[in-house]
Amino acid sequence: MNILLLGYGKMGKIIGEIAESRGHYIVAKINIDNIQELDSLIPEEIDVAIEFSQPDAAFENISWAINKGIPVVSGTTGWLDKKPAIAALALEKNTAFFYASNYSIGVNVFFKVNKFLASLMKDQNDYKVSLEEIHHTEKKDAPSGTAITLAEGIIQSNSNYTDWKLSGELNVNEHDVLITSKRIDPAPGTHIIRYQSEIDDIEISHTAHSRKGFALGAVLVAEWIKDKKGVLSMDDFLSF
Ligand SMILES: NC(=O)C1=CN([C@@H]2O[C@H](COP(=O)(O)OP(=O)(O)OC[C@H]3O[C@@H](n4cnc5c(N)ncnc54)[C@H](O)[C@@H]3O)[C@@H](O)[C@H]2O)C=CC1
Ligand SMILES: O=C(O)C1=N[C@H](C(=O)O)C[C@H](O)C1
Repeated sequence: MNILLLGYGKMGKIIGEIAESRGHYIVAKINIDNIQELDSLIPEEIDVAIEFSQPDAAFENISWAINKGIPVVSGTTGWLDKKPAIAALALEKNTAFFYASNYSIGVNVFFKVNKFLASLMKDQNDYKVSLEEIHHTEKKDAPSGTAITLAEGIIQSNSNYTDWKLSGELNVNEHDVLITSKRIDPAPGTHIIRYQSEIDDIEISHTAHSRKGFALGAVLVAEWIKDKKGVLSMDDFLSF
């Protein structure tokens, strides 16, 4: 498969290595300083673009690829207010757009466990939920995209919660899921959910030991999406 890497930082580099080790060819490795290389690419020769850049670049990168009819697998966080426009564009251009805030299989199992626990806690009114995420100091966005997905999972599964807020924000109320973001090197990504009461605490966590799980997941999705169309997510890809 011919893969275009849109964003060639920490994630782009590992994705490139894993893709090559699985027999794929990297057509180009695009960063902010060589973005003009896009003009010389032949879209028909690209099977899929994998986009891990940064919040302020994602929309433009993804739009470029979708406008050329190239399927996109995107993992960039912190730009999702513009995702509906990308979804509409993918449908208009009859190509595929896949987004996940986290491509690690372990985190996607954790997403399910989080929703199950949230539904169990619906009538346990003595407990208060909170969420903590820990990442390396180069991370540009807070809270992490994964923490937002976890908070949304709690809100969907437990009607006591209606919104999420970053701790320290004003106007926090009892129906908010509070998220604390910590930046500590070299943390690749840790997420902790706590239900705390006067009597005891319940805690579940996921700790990534490296970026390998995120990168492998993105390559597996790229292999899967090749001949698909439409707006897709991990719920379509995973069988659980
Ligand atoms: N969904 C997931 O599973 C995961 C998502 N991420 C997200 O992926 C994104 C990238 O993460 P890292 O690789 O760690 O960041 P990074 O900062 O190491 O790399 C980002 C790269 O994007 C490049 N870039 C900036 N502007 C660009 C533009 N206009 N066009 C193309 N490239 C451009 C930069 O030059 C940089 O090399 C972040 O938003 C992060 O939160 C990270 C890990 C897993
Ligand atoms: O920036 C990162 O590093 C990560 N970003 C994603 C997020 O914001 O959830 C996924 C992972 O936790 C690593």
